[in-house]
Amino acid sequence: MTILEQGNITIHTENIFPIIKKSLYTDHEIFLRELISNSVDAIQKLKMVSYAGEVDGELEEPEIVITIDKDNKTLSISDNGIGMTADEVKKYINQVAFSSAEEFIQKYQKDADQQIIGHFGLGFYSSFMVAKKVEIDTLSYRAGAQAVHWSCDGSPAFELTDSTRTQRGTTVTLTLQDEEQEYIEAMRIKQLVKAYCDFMPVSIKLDGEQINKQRALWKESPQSLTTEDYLEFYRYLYPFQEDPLLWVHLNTDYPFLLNGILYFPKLKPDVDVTKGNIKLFCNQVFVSDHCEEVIPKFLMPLRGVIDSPDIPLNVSRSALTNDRTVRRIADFIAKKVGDRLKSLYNEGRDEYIRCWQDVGTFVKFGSLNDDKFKKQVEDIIIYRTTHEAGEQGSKGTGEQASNPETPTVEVQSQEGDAWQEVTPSNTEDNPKSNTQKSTSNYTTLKEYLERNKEHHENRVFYCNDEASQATYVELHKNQGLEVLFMDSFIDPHFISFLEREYSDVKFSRVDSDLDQTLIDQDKEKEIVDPKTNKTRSEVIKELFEKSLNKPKVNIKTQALKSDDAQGTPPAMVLLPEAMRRLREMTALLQQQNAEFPEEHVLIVNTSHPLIENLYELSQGSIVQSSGQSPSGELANLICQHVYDLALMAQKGFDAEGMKSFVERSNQVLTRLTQR
Ligand SMILES: Nc1ncnc2c1ncn2[C@@H]1O[C@H](COP(=O)(O)OP(=O)(O)OP(=O)(O)O)[C@@H](O)[C@H]1O
Repeated sequence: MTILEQGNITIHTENIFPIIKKSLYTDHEIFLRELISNSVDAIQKLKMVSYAGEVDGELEEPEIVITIDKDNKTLSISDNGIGMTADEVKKYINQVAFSSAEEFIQKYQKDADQQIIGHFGLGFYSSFMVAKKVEIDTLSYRAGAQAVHWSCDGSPAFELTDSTRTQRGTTVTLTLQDEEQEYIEAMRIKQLVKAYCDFMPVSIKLDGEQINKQRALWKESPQSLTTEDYLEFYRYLYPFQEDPLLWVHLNTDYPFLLNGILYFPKLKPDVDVTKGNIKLFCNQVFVSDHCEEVIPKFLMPLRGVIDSPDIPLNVSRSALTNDRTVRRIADFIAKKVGDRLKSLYNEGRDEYIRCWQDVGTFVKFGSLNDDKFKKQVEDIIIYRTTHEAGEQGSKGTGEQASNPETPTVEVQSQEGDAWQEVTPSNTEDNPKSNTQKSTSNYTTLKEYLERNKEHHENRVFYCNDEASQATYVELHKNQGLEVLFMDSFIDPHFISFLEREYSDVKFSRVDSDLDQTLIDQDKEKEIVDPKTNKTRSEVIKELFEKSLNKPKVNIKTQALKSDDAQGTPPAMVLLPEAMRRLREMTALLQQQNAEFPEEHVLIVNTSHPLIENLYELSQGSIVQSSGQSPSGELANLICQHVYDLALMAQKGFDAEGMKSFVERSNQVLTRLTQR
């Protein structure tokens, strides 16, 4: 063995090794990522010089082989890459590697309390975090090169000698420190390769078996990939998860290099919208499991992979947030997501609608947060509507034809998924099945306003709880008033936002007020008592006021229009829009549930047969006696009952309310059976 050189590594900081060993990282494991990255680089460099015609003969299949020697407690990483000459070892290892080590440590110590993403590009010297001795055995690709062996035992002293190596490439052998013996366990090494090096473009072998996936789908051209490729990749990244709804393949090299695939998952009600799930890579090397700094806030629940060598990684997370390139990357991602949604809207409307319940939440959240994004997507925000394709606009609007493009789609939903909230149950065909089918129509706000312009200009009727507001929706529908379903958790904010954006447009929940079109004005004025000149409405109003004796309830009598009077409710409780919103806001600020207010409006529908009968019943009682006659008492009970039924559509009873409701129901039934 010829000793070529002995000496000290050129470093300016004394005692660099103790620093590397102890204070630099808690994540010692990243040494493996660094060494494998160097091997991948060496293999790629060899390919380049080979393209340039500087290598004689064919290149063998590139590979990286990891070998564990439990007896000697060594771990070695071997590649068939470019290799190094003695001069190169002196230059790159003794000088470059260690001067960059020094630079990094100085920087790191300054930012010691900052969280740095991935501690990336730490380099060769990171091997000293786990090794007490590091050896390099290498043979350069250059014709006639002499193989060399470098070794360093952790002090700045190194030794460079000849080597008998005959294979082109480099082997780095680590003799592990006593407290780092976990790295001679094959399981541990496999786990690390999977975590950090899974998608590196070279086969990594351990015990003769390839242990990395190698194929980085995001680096491939979207044209060459099939739906199954994307789905398979998603399932690989997020096992045991439902398939994603759609995905966006990012691919740009100007003004920054960026590749990635972002998936829209199905949103679960418990999704944490602040936590990122996107994996960050740099040239296919895994960096971090989350990259909140790089992803626009509203896209946080997306999943997938972002890979960019232009994201600065050895800075603190806060510096990253303020980095100009990072901000531009975030804008770029938002734009690409918007483009993808727009093209789906235009070219695959059914698919778009199928995904809307989940995707819509992103879109609305994005519109609230990012003005540029809002402008991009405002025309593709859709709402489920009661309007049926092919149907005329609101009754009475004459030639208001429906938009033939109003999309219809069959929505399939399964128990527990987000669709269920908006999918009316219709399981009659197969009561045991938990798959529901319904045909829903969707519209944009613009289409809605246009369609209903003549009838209720700039007024939007919406429902945010289909089950409890069913009566109100039905009433509107029967009169040809179109109702939008806005029942996602984000919709209350979104409605306020839309009203700010389009200041002429007002949203009213179906139970907030009755549109004039719903009321039969002529019937209202009919005089029923010539002696007092009172209208039927006035008499009924008085009857209810007396029976309920609730001064805070504002009782109004109105004749609801309907082709079938039985089809309308006898009474309805209304909560004026502005008042309800104010209460909801206050409750939100105080972090309480909004209690049902004592002050509300009770509409008594004077055209309903029940109310007509009630009127007759109460009239009978006046004729009979001045005191409370049996029919007067019954009329009284029925008034209270009608009120309770109306209230029930709005809120559940408390224990006391339920008790008296049941008691009264029994009383009413008893009396009716007596008669
Ligand atoms: N397996 C290898 N084969 C050939 N050359 C290598 C190998 N490992 C390291 N080198 C040489 O040593 C140099 C220093 O390596 P080191 O890992 O410290 O830094 P780097 O790879 O240049 O950058 P980074 O800090 O991003 O890892 C490399 O640039 C390369 O020239």
